[in-house]
Formats: sequence, structure tokens, C-alpha cells
Amino acid sequence: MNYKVVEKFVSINGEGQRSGELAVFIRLAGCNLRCSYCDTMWANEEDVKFTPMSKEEVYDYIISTGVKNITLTGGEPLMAEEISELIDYITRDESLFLEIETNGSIDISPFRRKSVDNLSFTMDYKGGTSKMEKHMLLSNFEVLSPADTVKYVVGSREDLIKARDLIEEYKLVERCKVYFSSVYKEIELDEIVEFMKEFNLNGVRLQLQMHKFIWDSEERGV
Ligand SMILES: C[S@@+](CC[C@H](N)C(=O)[O-])C[C@H]1O[C@@H](n2cnc3c(N)ncnc32)[C@H](O)[C@@H]1O
Ligand SMILES: Nc1nc2[nH]cc(C(=O)O)c2c(=O)[nH]1
Ligand code: SF4
Ligand SMILES: [Mg+2]
Repeated sequence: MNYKVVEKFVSINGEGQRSGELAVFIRLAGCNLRCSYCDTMWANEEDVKFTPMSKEEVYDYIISTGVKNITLTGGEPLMAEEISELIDYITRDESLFLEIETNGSIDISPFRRKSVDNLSFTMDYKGGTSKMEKHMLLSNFEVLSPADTVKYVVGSREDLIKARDLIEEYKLVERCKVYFSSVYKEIELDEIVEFMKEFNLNGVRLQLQMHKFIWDSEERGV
């Protein structure tokens, strides 16, 4: 089985629990959603150029970098055929830590491995601004573990209000990490902070896409 790799690179992880640390990025082609704000829509085009790589070739590339954090992303990585083989192949090396960026529309339970503790999901909840909210699979909230993250990429107060409601309904802060991220340049960052203060959102963390402060926001391979 070959995976459609559109990008592979080492950078600083700009998002999530390991942001600021080095990470190897494996970006796969294709996505089942079309978020209004997607900053990687080029990877989802039908005719996007990719390098077909086997799980062994992906693993060998990862090892060649000497970097221990891996971010498997896309596009939507969990929609790739036989993706669990790649996930299992990478995580069998306990010196590596695999983080999967996923869009919240795909059931993550088949990929959860009880015995594996070097795998974490960073799962979006797509709010109204994305125009993809109807695709959210709420049952995923029951599958998340303390190692995982729910990421709300917010572009409006309505997105924030929905996030707050779900955080409360599913007691998410007790279940996993909860991050707010801004749709890039769509919402004033202090509006998010004021919202967190207004509703005493203890345990929720505001993240900024660090890589967009280091490089141009359109830059690829970073
Ligand atoms: C490109 S997506 C790929 C993984 C997966 N398809 C998803 O959406 O979670 C990686 C992350 O970038 C975020 N993202 C995409 N476009 C963005 C933007 N314009 N501003 C902020 N975050 C963005 C997504 O919400 C997601 O958390
Ligand atoms: N530097 C950097 N960090 C990231 N963390 C998650 C990313 C993603 O596109 O999934 C990403 C990305 O595209 N670049
Ligand atoms: S799910 Fe992720 S890759 Fe797909 S369109 Fe939305 S942000 Fe882009
Ligand atoms: Mg990105």
C-alpha cells in the first residue's frame, strides 16, 4: 500500500500540545471536507502532486531525520486507505511520538489502541465559520483520552459560544486537552481572551499557529 504524501518536512510544531518542539510532518493528500478557512486547500485538490510512499518508506524518512515527534496531517489523514497500517507501523517504534491532526468528521475509535501510549489525536471541532459543522461526529468526544486534544478553530463569537456549550456538555476539560485557535486573522485574539475570562473557561488553552509568526502564512513546507 502506498500513501499519497504531498509534503514531508521537519519544522517547529506550530500547534497543539507539543507546539514549539521539533516535529516531522507527513502531509497526506485529499480531504472529505472543504472548510471555508482552510490554509492547506492545495493539498485537497484532485490533481495535487504527491509522492507515493509505503509505510516502510515513511518510517525510514522519519528515522532519517532523527526527530522523535511526528505529525501526521493533510488534508485529512484518517481518510487515507489502510491508514491504520501506517499508524501502527510508526507507533510500534516506542521512541517515536505520533500526533494525528484530524478534522472531527471521521470516527477515531478504530484507530484508538488501548496498549499504545505514543499516539495522540488532535481533533478539530469545525464550528459555524468553517461551514462544515454538520459533518462533526460528536460520538468522537466519548473516545478521546487525556493524551488527546480537542481544538476549536474559532472565527466568531458564535463559534466560541458553541465551543463553550460543548465543553460543558461533554465535560471536555476533564476528559482531554482543550485548545482554542483563531481562524488566522479572522477574529481579534483579545476577543477570544475576553470570552475565556467572561465564562471562566479554566483549563482551556489559547494557541496561536506559531509557524505563521515565523514564516509567511502561505509558506509551504513549514
Ligand atoms: C490543515 S488541517 C489538516 C488536518 C485536518 N484536516 C483538520 O482540519 O484538523 C490542520 C489544522 O490547521 C487548521 N487550520 C486550517 N486552516 C486554518 C486557518 N486559516 N487558520 C487557523 N487554523 C487553520 C485546521 O483547523 C487544523 O486544526
Ligand atoms: N509548523 C507547522 N505546525 C503544524 N502543526 C499542525 C500543522 C498542520 O498543518 O496540521 C502544522 C503546520 O502546517 N506547520
Ligand atoms: S478538514 Fe482540514 S484539510 Fe480539510 S478542508 Fe478543513 S482544514 Fe482543510
Ligand atoms: Mg498547517
